[in-house]
Amino acid sequence: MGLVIFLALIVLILIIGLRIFKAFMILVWHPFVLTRRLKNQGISGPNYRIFYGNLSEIKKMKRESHLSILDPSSNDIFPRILPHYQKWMSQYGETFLYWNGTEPRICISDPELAKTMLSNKLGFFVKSKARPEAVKLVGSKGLVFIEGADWVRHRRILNPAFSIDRLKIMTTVMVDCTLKMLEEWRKESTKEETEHPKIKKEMNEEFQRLTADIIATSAFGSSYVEGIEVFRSQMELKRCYTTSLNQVSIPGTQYLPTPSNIRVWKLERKMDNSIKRIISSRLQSKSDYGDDLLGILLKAYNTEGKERKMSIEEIIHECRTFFFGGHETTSNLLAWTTMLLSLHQDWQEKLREEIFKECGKEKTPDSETFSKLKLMNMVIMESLRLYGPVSALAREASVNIKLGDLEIPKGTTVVIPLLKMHSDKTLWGSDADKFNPMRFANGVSRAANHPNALLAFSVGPRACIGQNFVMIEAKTVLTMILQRFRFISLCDEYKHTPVDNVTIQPQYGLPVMLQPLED
Ligand code: HEM
Repeated sequence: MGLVIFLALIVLILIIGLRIFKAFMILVWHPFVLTRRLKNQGISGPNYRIFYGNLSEIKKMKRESHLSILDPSSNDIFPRILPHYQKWMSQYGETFLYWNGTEPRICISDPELAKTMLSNKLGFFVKSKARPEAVKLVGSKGLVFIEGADWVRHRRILNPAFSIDRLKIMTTVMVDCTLKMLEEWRKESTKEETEHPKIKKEMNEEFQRLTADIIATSAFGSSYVEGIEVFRSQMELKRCYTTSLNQVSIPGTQYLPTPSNIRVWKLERKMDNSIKRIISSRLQSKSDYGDDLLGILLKAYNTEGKERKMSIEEIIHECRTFFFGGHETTSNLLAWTTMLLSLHQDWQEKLREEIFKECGKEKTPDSETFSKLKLMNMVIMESLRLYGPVSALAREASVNIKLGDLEIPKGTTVVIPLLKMHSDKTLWGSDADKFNPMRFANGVSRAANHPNALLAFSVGPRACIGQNFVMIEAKTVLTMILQRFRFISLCDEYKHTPVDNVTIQPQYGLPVMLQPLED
């Protein structure tokens, strides 16, 4: 008996000793060795603090920067959104090392290195670890987070959902949904009994709702109302994610029944139950499932006796991905473009002239007109450059690897701050902080000193699958609005406070004054 207790004690001591050793390696030794290795290559950064890394400083800097209100004519949003990057770049140079908890991150802003990393097809740079709350939002088995053969399989199945023919059909949905919104605006403006009625609209909310309606209808054959539970749960999950952002993520704690985890689990269940209802209504209503995104996913599940190409869980996660990705980003692109056109009336007029020339005052845009709307294309590109919804891209080195002259140690995350690259004067010229769509007159690749200086949709195999959809959606919606309404100005209460809540959005909304155009 005594021997058994003795042996059990030895085992216990060994286990505890191993745990302590492992914790020491992760918390102390690994950061020490990695910092020294990178210092030898000339890369330094803020000091590592045990366990927290630089998270406390990041939190403090962000809290302070979120109190600031920018001049509406200022497009210099990088210091407000990524204040820590701005500070460390000025102290340590454009390439520097910092610590997201115990996770090392190297920040690079060189477009050539960014392109090399993002174009790697050999799996040497994988999607970096995301917080559990972010993974839940779009699903660990959806396109955004999967890797390797799973990613190839999913992307092959999903690509046809964004083919030219599908996009043409989706355009009619975009037109119908936009008409619904404009009809409401028109009714509201006719209530004003003045000769030149004006209406005030919170454009951020309008576009959130419109883009949600468009993706729910065009990809899932449902509507904003049917998808509303999914959208609401995702908005709540997004809030959980943003509040967790500057906290240390301890592996395994996402399984503990803490109040915040219980909340996340509930929201996840609610979101999936709504998705399941949309799926089963499709299974009952159409024998061939249809050709939209949901139909394509269901065909990959029901392969009539052959091996399934997708499991039900994967389908649900793809639905989460497209419900979220399909509207969150586009609504912000539309909101920022509206802000820019409200401030730059000359460009608003130029776009309206182009629209009247190519589509007249009422004709709805189609695939032929889109290519003729050159100025519109330039304005959208400039909006993506200055206020692109994604603030940074990140990849983790899965092996020790060379990137240009840098030796990136395995397990290190490389971050590309898009906001910095998109406003860099050495790339875009001395007017980099100005709204100047003319810079795109000769195409995107000639707009700056480097062909890949604009990375709003990323490049390489993991580039945005929805980019053609977005461009068509933005052109359709803006064309239809500008045919019927004028953005007179931003409302006085507008505060220019871009903030990164998963995507870059106006912290306090975007109230705009509009006026219907006279016939
Ligand atoms: C203005 C709008 C949008 C912008 C700026 C944007 C930007 C991006 C970027 C930068 C990536 C790459 C992320 C990374 O490499 O880490 C990405 C990926 C992705 N986007 Fe978009 N996006 C937009 C709209 C959309 C829409 C409308 C959809 C769906 C209909 C969509 C679906 C996706 C998906 C599924 C991925 C993952 C692709 C993969 O890993 O294979 N996005 N997007």
